[in-house]
Amino acid sequence: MSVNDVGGRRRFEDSEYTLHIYPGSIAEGTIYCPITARKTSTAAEVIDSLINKLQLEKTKCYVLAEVKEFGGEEWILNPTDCPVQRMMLWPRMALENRTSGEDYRFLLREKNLDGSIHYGSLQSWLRVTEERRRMVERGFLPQPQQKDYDDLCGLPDLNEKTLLENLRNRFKQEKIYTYVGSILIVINPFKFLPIYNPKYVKMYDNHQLGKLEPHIYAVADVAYHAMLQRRKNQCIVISGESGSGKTQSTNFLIHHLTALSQKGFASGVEQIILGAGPVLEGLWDIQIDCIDDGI
Ligand SMILES: Nc1ncnc2c1ncn2[C@@H]1O[C@H](COP(=O)(O)OP(=O)(O)OP(=O)(O)O)[C@@H](O)[C@H]1O
Repeated sequence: MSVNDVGGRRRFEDSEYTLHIYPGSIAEGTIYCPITARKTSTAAEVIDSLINKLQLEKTKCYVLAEVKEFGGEEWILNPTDCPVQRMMLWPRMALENRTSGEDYRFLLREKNLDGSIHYGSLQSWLRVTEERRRMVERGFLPQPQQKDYDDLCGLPDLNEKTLLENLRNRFKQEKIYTYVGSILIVINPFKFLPIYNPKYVKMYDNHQLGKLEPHIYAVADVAYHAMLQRRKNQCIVISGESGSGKTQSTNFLIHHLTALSQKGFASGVEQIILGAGPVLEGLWDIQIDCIDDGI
């Protein structure tokens, strides 16, 4: 087995998945609770996260039940069972489309003192759950909070809607940067954010891409260190419509690059390069005018 194989397998083991756990009557008002888990996370760990997230009574004993087809037989997971591994055995259709009739899901159940499972009335629970789902769809109840993904490649269900929702969700939390692999998406906040001070310069110095929250400094840092290691010029492409923040992003890149090369920072190279910006933009405008006039 090559070193790459080991690394690849470890990355796979470390990948995060979202489990949708339906607490039913245990947490009134919650249709399902998204829990982030790894392939090796046990049912006991998932339940711990659920207890914290839903603020459930810690004195009670809970179990996870896997159900295949709504109202079907429930399979109680042992504390050491790994829910993600079980979920991976579900048919693809069941993972992608919950209305397909193949309704595979995890339920949270309370365990009675005698070890038996407290089911409540399944029928009434089904009715309430369905009713809540309809209310959420119509906007009468808030959408359950979704985990946001700092790399769109990690979205479990990738389509235009989930992609935009993820970006919107992050933007609301003032997270304007999101990766798509090694590409960085920036959404112009049109206001100052305190994420460009020396603390951030230091934090992103020589870091591994993806380890920290996405940032323009991370891109500058990767390019800078790739240049030093490979001894080759590097190129960062910035594209976007007018007013999207290309000039600002360029300034932040130059700021970080000159900060990394301490020499450039101290000798005022940053100001010289930044000063050249308006001149180059002016030349570009003249060029556009000439093209428009057919000169
Ligand atoms: N990261 C940011 N943080 C805060 N404000 C920003 C950021 N990026 C852009 N802005 C705001 O958006 C405005 C427009 O950005 P900018 O001039 O960089 O756009 P541009 O893409 O270069 O536009 P053009 O293509 O027309 O030159 C800036 O003046 C600034 O107010």
